[in-house]
Amino acid sequence: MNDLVVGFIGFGLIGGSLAHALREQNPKHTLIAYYYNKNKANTELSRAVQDGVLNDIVYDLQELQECNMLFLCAPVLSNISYLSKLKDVVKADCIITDVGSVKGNICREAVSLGLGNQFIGGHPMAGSEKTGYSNSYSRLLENAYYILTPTKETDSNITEYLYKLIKGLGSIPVILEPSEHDDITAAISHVPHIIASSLVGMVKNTDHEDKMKMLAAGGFKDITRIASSSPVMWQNICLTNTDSILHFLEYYIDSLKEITDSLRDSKEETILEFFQSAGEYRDSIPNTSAGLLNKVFELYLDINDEAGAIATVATLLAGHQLSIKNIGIIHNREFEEGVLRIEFYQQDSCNAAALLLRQNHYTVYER
Ligand SMILES: NC(=O)C1=CN([C@@H]2O[C@H](COP(=O)(O)OP(=O)(O)OC[C@H]3O[C@@H](n4cnc5c(N)ncnc54)[C@H](O)[C@@H]3O)[C@@H](O)[C@H]2O)C=CC1
Ligand SMILES: O=C(O)C(=O)Cc1ccc(O)cc1
Repeated sequence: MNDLVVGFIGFGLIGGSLAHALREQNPKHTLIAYYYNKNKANTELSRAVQDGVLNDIVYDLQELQECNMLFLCAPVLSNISYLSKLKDVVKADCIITDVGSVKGNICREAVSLGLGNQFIGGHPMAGSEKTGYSNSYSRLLENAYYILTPTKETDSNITEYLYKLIKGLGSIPVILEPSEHDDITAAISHVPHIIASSLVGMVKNTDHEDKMKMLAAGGFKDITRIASSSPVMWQNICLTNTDSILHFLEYYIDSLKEITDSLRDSKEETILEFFQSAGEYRDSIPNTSAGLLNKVFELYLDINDEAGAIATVATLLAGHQLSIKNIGIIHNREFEEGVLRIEFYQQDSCNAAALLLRQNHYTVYER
């Protein structure tokens, strides 16, 4: 990709991760972040400049006029509101895109403002419950689906260009209609977030002696991890994808009523079938996004938080001629405390490494 001038409005977990990835792709890109409060120092943005990820921070939208590309990476409602402010600022050939979790409203707004030809919706299906630049890293986007939603008017060259750029950053671009995107994400992301938060609420409001909190571990923490996400971000998602969310939430409430009736009537077979069919479907979900297109041979490993721990593992594997393609600590929902992720070139090496590491008393997770 050519050297680009790229602007960011909103520079937290996702904006920061994109900037890291773009910076790694081409050190000559000029990356600028806009900050909306001139009177308040933003230590996170200053750190991004010190890290060499950002070239500059600007406090006036007018200073984004030289951008070839703009990423809107604030909460969804804020992203939408920036479009009208940018209309008279950006060049006619500046690509405007966003990373928000809802696509219908922002695509409609771009078209109604006359920006439809230069706007394309975007949504990296990667992230975590953490927020802010300090938690961002380039590999957050790696092997993750990155949905693109062109408007009816988006220039096809722009769609093609962004598709290639996203692919170059290690994500897997997928093109969807905005409404299809919003239905899918309501079912697999937005409603599950509401459910996670309501589960936490159930325990919070009934745990009068804090015993539930003390004993809550394992399953409860897994299923509710996402309830720790940014409240503003989720408020914005609920206020913009309301119809799709209501549709799936009502379906879900009906299914809860059905299982409630089955319990009340002690319907043994129905209860068994409820768990069996969910388990079978859950097990059929691909483990990694990359599984479909570009298979990843990886395993995850608990290691002690001490100097030399990674080197010890690498030496053990090298001693058995097992070549590592990639190695590094990751932090995400599934492994809250962080684990070592090791990627291999082939499935055979990955299997052999898992066996070897287990023989050496490491806890290995394969996904
Ligand atoms: N967190 C996640 O896992 C994912 C989030 N998204 C979407 O990405 C967007 C950003 O989310 P995160 O990076 O996770 O949140 P974040 O909280 O880490 O970052 C948001 C940034 O936007 C800034 N901001 C807030 N209001 C603003 C305004 N009015 N003007 C300018 N900047 C403003 C904040 O200061 C912060 O730096 C959201 O639209 C969200 O729906 C998309 C995929 C995954
Ligand atoms: O909800 C999820 O599944 C996540 O793990 C993180 C996430 C949050 C919001 C998004 O729009 C996309 C991904």
